[in-house]
Amino acid sequence: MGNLTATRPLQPWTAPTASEPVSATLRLPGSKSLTARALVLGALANGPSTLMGALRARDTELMAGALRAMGAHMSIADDDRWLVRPHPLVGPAHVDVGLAGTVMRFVPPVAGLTDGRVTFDGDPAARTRPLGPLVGALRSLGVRIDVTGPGSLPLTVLGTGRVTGGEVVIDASASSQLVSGLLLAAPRFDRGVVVRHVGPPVPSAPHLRMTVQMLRAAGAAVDDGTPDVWTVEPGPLSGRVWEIEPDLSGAVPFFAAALVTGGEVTLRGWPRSSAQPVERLRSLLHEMGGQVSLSTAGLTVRGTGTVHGITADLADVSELTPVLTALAMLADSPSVFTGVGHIRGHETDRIAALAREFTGLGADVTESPDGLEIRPRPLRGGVFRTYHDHRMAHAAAVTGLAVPGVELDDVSCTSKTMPEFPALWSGMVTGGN
Ligand SMILES: O=C(O)C1=C[C@@H](OP(=O)(O)O)[C@@H](O)[C@H](O)C1
Ligand SMILES: C=C(OP(=O)(O)O)C(=O)O
Repeated sequence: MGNLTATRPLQPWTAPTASEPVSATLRLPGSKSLTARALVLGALANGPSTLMGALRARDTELMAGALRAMGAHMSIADDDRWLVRPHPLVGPAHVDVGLAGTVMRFVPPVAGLTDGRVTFDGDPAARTRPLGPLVGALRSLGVRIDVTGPGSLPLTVLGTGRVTGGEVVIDASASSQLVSGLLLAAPRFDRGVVVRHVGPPVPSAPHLRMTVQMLRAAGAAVDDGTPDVWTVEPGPLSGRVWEIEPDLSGAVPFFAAALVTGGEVTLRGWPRSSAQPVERLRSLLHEMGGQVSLSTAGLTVRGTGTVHGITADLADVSELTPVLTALAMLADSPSVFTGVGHIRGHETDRIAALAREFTGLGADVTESPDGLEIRPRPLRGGVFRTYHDHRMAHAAAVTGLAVPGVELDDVSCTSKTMPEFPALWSGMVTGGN
């Protein structure tokens, strides 16, 4: 179960080392991104929705808690089935965003539609994550927001029950979620929205496509035919059944284990056609020495035990950077990753944190403004700090497969998206799965 508090005790963990190739067939929890969007769209719809295979973890529990605080009815029928019954949105309410980018960027636009005050705050690290462009955009769409601190959090949305909407210009180069948040609530704005991005490229294009795809599935009229411009018409959203796919980013450390150990990992329950960037992952893992195949058994990755270095622009799959960095550390040639300057604003400054922690294990790695350069050499065990970042923990776990004595200062941060990570991982490495 997701741990909802920011002050959970640190849980030190020694990453298990693989003595033989891993061989596992796993069923992993649902996608954080699909679950978050389905919850928001469900709360804004004109009828009930059911989420099948929803992710139950800290980020999605915080999302459900936020929407519930504003009046939506959310219940968990069983582990796999969440029910959402929309209800008029009301304040006053308080939203704890935790460290969830989805909650801090998707919920303030919804709060604009409530009749009342909605206050927002989160973990200390959330206060430094980029939110200002969303605050500016919402204000220009007619939402009153008070920002009380030096950053964008804590903030208060003074909802009036309606949002005018219309045209807005935003610099969303810090996070695609700034755009997704505006689009998800926009069918309920009086005039819908036209969002125009101006600035350096918006990262994470597949997540924007997911937003558009899910809005359309809920009945919204969306035009994304012009680069960097998204139009959402005002109109009703329908309740529906959402089938949530397993989380691709959460699956990547497990796939990486197949590459590092020369083993084979199959994830069950993979759809034939995915809303997540499977093809991009397939080509990255293929270049690094793995084989990816999709069959009725699921999505399978096979490795040879030899990992190759790569040069890649990871802007569209930036949340994979930590695990790909761990793979690059164990490769037979150097790697250069670019295009991910914005991950300095993820759960932690991931570029700096990866460079610092891998250097501590003896790595030869340099930071660039928008990425990392890795020249593999033998690593040693040691303490690896995770900075409350689940994907730092994943990177350390992958490294530990080949390097004995990688000691994470805290593995509880994996509860953000996969509370069962330590157990699943240990089971895979020791052959229990
Ligand atoms: O919309 C989403 O669900 C997400 C978008 C991406 O954010 P950024 O564009 O900030 O990288 C991704 O990294 C994050 O994990 C999830
Ligand atoms: C960047 C991530 O999360 P968030 O949704 O909090 O931005 C992530 O999960 O890698």
